[in-house]
Amino acid sequence: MAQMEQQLEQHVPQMAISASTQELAALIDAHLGALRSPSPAWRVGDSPISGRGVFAARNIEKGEELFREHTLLVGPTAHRGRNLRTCIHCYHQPPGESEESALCSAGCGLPVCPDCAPSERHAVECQLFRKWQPKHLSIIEPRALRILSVVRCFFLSEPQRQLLYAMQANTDRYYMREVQRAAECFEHFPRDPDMLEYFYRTVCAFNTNAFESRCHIDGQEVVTRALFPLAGLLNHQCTPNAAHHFEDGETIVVTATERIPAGAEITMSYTKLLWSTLARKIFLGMTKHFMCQCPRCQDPTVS
Ligand SMILES: C[S@@+](CC[C@H](N)C(=O)[O-])C[C@H]1O[C@@H](n2cnc3c(N)ncnc32)[C@H](O)[C@@H]1O
Repeated sequence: MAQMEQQLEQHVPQMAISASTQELAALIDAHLGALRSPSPAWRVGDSPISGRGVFAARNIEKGEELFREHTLLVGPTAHRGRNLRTCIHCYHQPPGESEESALCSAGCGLPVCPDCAPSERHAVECQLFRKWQPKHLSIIEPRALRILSVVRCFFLSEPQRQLLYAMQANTDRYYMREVQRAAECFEHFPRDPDMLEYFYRTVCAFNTNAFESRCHIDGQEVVTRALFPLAGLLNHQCTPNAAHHFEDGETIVVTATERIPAGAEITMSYTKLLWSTLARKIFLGMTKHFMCQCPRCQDPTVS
């Protein structure tokens, strides 16, 4: 543990962020679109905890909904051992039993239901995956499926790309493995360094900010990994004042769990609150690259 603390103090590996806090706030407003309240209870600002954060713009009551947000990027987690037979667009189960019967008949290697297969949304992703020539067309390949959430950065508009580049992106030498593992599943995965760099940045942004969003569709638990730029700005505290839930696989709702005075930072917990201090420290150090210095972590009498 002492060694991990020392390493984290010496080097916090992060990619450069080009946008100022003000520019980030403007990009988030544009991203929220119609979901942005005309007088939000929050504002984006520089945080004494770390980097940028979200602050109460007025007194907020316990239980108040702070904001809801649609995802910027989302895709299946595709963990091995999970049911991969889920449509990549609507998350319903395609008919049939086998993995092969769930795959797009055009040969992109992605599971898709009969309703979504002819959609415009699917056409662009299908075309891209077919161009790369998937090696496996009778099974759902988890490595190729998992990279979908990352590859969707390809279809972002210019302001959305700017927003992605304004998000914190911690680096880790293992993160590039996700792109390399996906590349092994295709005959012609892109080799262009700029494209690979863009994918790598997106993987880093996912690993720094993403939520595992869970919902139930057709009686099955659907787990996606999703990037929410505003919710992702919330810094961690082990005694947080806000919590989140998902309305569907693609919308997050953040609510105050206690009264938050105007000006205070709005925080959430990245760990399970009932975990011990040691378990929280190890998890945060290994996955988020920081040592929590919150009052609960500093107090030797509580865990
Ligand atoms: C999801 S981002 C939070 C937003 C981030 N502050 C920003 O400027 O974009 C997670 C990162 O914020 C930093 N962070 C969040 N909570 C922290 C805390 N309690 N102590 C130290 N760093 C924290 C860590 O660098 C972590 O990897």
